[in-house]
Amino acid sequence: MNKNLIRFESVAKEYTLGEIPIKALVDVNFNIDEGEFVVIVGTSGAGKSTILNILGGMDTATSGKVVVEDKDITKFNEKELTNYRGEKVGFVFQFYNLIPNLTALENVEFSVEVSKNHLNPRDILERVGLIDRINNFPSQLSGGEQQRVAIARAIAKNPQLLLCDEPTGALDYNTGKSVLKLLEDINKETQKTIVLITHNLAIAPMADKVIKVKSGTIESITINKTKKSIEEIDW
Ligand SMILES: Nc1ncnc2c1ncn2[C@@H]1O[C@H](COP(=O)(O)OP(=O)(O)OP(=O)(O)O)[C@@H](O)[C@H]1O
Repeated sequence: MNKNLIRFESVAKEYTLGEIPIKALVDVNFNIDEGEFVVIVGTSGAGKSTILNILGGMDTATSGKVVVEDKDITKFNEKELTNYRGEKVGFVFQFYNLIPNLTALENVEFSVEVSKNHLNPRDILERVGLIDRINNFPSQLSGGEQQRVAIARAIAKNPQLLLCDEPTGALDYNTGKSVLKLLEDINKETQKTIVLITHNLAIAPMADKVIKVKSGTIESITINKTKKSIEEIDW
């Protein structure tokens, strides 16, 4: 059995918009083991990004515990949170968020500057199939290529945890599938824990664990005993 990496215990998140409180998360509980590929699904506004942002140390829970490697990150001070975000977590966003005036290689090099255990940026860009494009700027790359740079940037830090928020949301069907294949391969090769948000339930069979979120609560948690490769899934 794999070791537990993440525990959400009775996590709630409330935002206030003016006078009006918005309960984004209510009593959210789940576990994620080391090396798991986890898909979080749910409709728009269900609370998926809120979960990911809290897990990534970019937002804080209103109450409850968020335990990562036996440490409750809700108790972290600013410095501990900065270290956590810098060392332990890699982020991949829907719109890539590359720095436009840096080349692909420079984007990856820039992100590893703050991390101690980082991997060689050039090797990682080669791994994601972009060795011929390392001196190109983001504007010279297709959406799929930019997302590969963003994935390279996230994994070059050698984080324990890779968090992906709708990574294929801006890509066409085949390009999106190839990005999911890359994430699947990285999970297999490096045993890195991956948590991926989507509203596309069709990709759920590629996950070890599927967490369904609805109106700020967990609707269900399913473990796929036999998962499918993204190549076997169509939608
Ligand atoms: N900073 C904020 N201030 C106020 N309300 C917020 C804030 N962030 C999120 N919310 C609210 O919290 C709820 C959950 O939002 P969240 O972004 O987590 O949903 P989601 O499932 O990721 O949706 P989507 O698929 O559209 O990105 C929504 O009602 C949203 O409007």
